[in-house]
Amino acid sequence: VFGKMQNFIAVKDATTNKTYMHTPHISGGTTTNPNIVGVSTYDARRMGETPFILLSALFGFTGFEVETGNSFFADPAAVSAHTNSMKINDYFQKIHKRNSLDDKGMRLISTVHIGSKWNNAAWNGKQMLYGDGDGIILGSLAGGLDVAGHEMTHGVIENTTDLIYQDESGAINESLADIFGAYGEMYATGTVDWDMGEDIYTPNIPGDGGLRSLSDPTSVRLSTTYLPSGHYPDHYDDRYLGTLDRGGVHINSSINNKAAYLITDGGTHYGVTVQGIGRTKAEKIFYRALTLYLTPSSGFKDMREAAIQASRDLYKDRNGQPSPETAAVIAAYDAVGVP
Ligand SMILES: O=C(O)[C@H](CCc1ccccc1)CC1(C(=O)N[C@@H](Cc2c[nH]c3ccccc23)C(=O)O)CCCC1
Ligand SMILES: [Ca+2]
Ligand SMILES: [Zn+2]
Repeated sequence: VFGKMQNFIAVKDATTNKTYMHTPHISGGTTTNPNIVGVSTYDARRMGETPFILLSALFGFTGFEVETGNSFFADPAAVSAHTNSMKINDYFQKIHKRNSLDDKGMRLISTVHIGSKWNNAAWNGKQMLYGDGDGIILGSLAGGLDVAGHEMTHGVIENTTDLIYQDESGAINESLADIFGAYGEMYATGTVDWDMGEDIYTPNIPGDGGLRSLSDPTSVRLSTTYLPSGHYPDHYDDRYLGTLDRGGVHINSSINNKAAYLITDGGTHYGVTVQGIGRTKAEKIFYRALTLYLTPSSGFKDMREAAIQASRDLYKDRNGQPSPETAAVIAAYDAVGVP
C-alpha cells in the first residue's frame, strides 16, 4: 500500500497549525514549461461517509488535513492515494497529452478514511474519495492504483463527454473508467493485469482476482445473484435490464470491458476471433472515441461506431479495406454482440 516516497512538501497551515501534503507535481511538458499539477491529500477521519459526501458535494469540503500527530508518511492510505494520483496523472500526461483531469492542470485532490470501514470509493465531481474497506471484502481502497485510475477517469469523462450516469451511457461511462484504470495501472507497473481492484479485493485471500475482470467478466461472482445469468455479462444479449445500480452501470460495463480486452489482447469469443492490436494502439482509439465522438447519451452501438471511426482516423483503411486495427475493433464488438 505504501507508495515510494516522492518530492512531498509538508505544508503547515499557520492558522490551524496543521500539516497537510501538497506536491508541486511536475509531469509531462517540457523542462522550460513543465505542466505543474498540484496534488493534495486529506484525512476525513472522525467524519462519517454521508456527512462527508454531503459536505463535499455542497460546499466543496475536502476533509481534514492530515493531522500532525499521525503524520502523512505514517498513513499508508494517504501516501497511496497521493502517489497513485500522480502516477495516473503521468499516464494521461505522457500517453494522451492531457494536462490533469480537466486538461487545464487542475489540482488532484484525494481524501482518505471516508466513513467507517466504507467498502467503496468515489469521484464526487471535484475529487477522489476512498474508504478503508471492512478488511474482509475490501482493504483500504486507496491501495488500488486501478481504483485511482477509475475514479480519476470519471473526472476526465466529466470534463469531456460527461456520459449520463444511467443505463447504457452509464455503463459506457463505467467501462471507460475501468478501461483507463486498467491501462493506467499497466502503464505505471509495466505488467499486464485485467482485474479491477485486485490489490484491495478480499485482502485475506490471495490470488482471487478483483471486483471485476475485464478479460473474463463471468469469472467474478461478487454480488451477482440478482443478475439474469448469475454472473457479469460478456455479451450484449446478457445485459441487465433492471433498475438496480442505476440500470446496471457497474454490470453492463463488463460487455464493453470485454470488447476492450479483445481489441487489446485478442482472442476468440462466442466463435468470433479478434487479432489483438496491443495497448498502445487500443488506448489511443478509446481516448479519441471518448473525446471526439461520444456524446452524453451514447450507448453501446454509439460506442462501437465511435471506436470504429476513431480507429479509421488513426489507422487508415487501405484500398477500401479496414486496417488491422479497425478490423479488430469491428470483430470485438461483433464478438460481444453489439451490432
Ligand atoms: O466509482 C465508482 O463507479 C464506484 C462509486 C460507487 C458510489 C456511487 C455513488 C456514491 C458513492 C459511491 C466505486 C467503485 C465501484 O466499482 N464500486 C462498485 C462495486 C463495489 C464496490 N464495493 C463493493 C462491495 C460489495 C459489492 C460491490 C462493490 C459499486 O459501488 O457497486 C469503482 C472502482 C472500485 C469502487
Ligand atoms: Ca488491476
Ligand atoms: Zn465508476
